[in-house]
This record gives sequence, structure tokens and C-alpha cells, in this order.
Amino acid sequence: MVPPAAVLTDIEGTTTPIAFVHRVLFPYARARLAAFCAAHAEVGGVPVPPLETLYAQMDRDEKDPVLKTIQGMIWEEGYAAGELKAEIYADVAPALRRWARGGVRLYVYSSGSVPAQKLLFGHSAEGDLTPLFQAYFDTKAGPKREAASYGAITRGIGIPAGEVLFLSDVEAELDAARAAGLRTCQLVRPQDGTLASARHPTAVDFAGVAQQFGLPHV
Ligand SMILES: CSCCC(=O)C(=O)COP(=O)(O)O
Ligand SMILES: [Mg+2]
Repeated sequence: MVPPAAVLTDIEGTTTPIAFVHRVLFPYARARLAAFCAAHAEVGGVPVPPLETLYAQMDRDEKDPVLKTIQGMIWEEGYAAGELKAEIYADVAPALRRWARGGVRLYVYSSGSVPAQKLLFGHSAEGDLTPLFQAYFDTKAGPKREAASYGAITRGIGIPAGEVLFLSDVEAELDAARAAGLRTCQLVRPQDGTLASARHPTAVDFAGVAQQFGLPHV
């Protein structure tokens, strides 16, 4: 099997425990949301929605771009103050380093804003992982469950879709990526209680991904 030239990875449930996002990051932002709204009338030129709207979006885990921008700005203060430290699964950094050394190009695609993605990978217990990635994509590329988003990303990075391996825990995202011609692998992390897809190859960690797809591994 020809190994993929590039890996595009999701964050929550793939590189990072779902519990860290839902029990640490989201509550951290929620607790500081009222103060943020009192201090900011707009973010990036867009008016900040009413507080109740933002709370309701958080309750529904809506991937709204303004909400994601606000969360990222609040987390930035948390990382800077040393109150937040990003949790990344132990198998992820060694695999990413090996893949990057082997010439595999690495990309991130998450609903979290690009600045929030860079903060997360920049503040891991394994150190700053951001130099490993060539580029980051958020919902500005489109929703993660739509094939067109993956087409936009592969055109943007200039690598044929069939040479890009997309990693995610969410079957609907993998379906969309495959519809756009990408190769797919589902991360079925026991800690996250992910249900295995019958439609996609699965792996319990990044070492398993490497073995299945011929990526550099020990
Ligand atoms: C950048 S870390 C926070 C992730 C986040 O806000 C989120 O909604 C999770 O999205 P993902 O696409 O990584 O599942
Ligand atoms: Mg995910």
C-alpha cells in the first residue's frame, strides 16, 4: 500500500480526549463568557451575540464561528496565565514527529478556531507541537460534515485528495471526507467511548494508524 503523502487530523476525540474539551475547555470559556461580553461589543468586526444566545449555542455544542472565535480568545488568556494546559493523547506527539521526519505533510481540521487550534498544540504537555503542522483549517473551510469542505482543503494545500489521510472519531466527518476522495481512518479511543464505524478503517491510536497505512512507525 502506498502511504499517504499528507495527514489531516481532527482534534476532539482524535488527538485530544473529548473530556478535556467538554470538561475543561468549554467550562473555562463558559465561566468567563459574561465578563468577555461586557468587555467586547464585537469580535473581528462581527457584533457579539447576546449572552443568552451564546449560552444556548454552547448547550447545543453548536460550531458557530463567532462562538468559536470567542472561546479561542478566552482560552488564550487561560493558556497565557498558565491556567490551561492542553491534553493530547500520549501516542500523538511521537507519531506526528515520526511522520513529519519521514516527509509526511501534517494538517489540522477542527471546528475550533485556527487560533484556538494553535494554542492547543502550542501548550501541550509534550511541548510546542505547532512546528509539526503545515497549516490549520477551521469552519472557514466549510462544515466538517460536508464533502465540499474537504475538496476546498485539498485544493488549498495542493495535494490530490487520494493522497490525503483524514483522521477523525466522527463517522459523518469521515463519510464527507471519503466522498471528496480522501482516505479515512476512524480513531476509536476507549477513553472517549467512540463507537466503531462499519464503513471506515479504525485504529485505537496513532501507532495503529501508522501500521495500517504504511506511515513511519517503530
Ligand atoms: C481547538 S480545541 C477546541 C475544539 C472545539 O472547540 C470543538 O468544537 C471541537 O471540534 P472538533 O472539530 O475538533 O471535534
Ligand atoms: Mg472529533
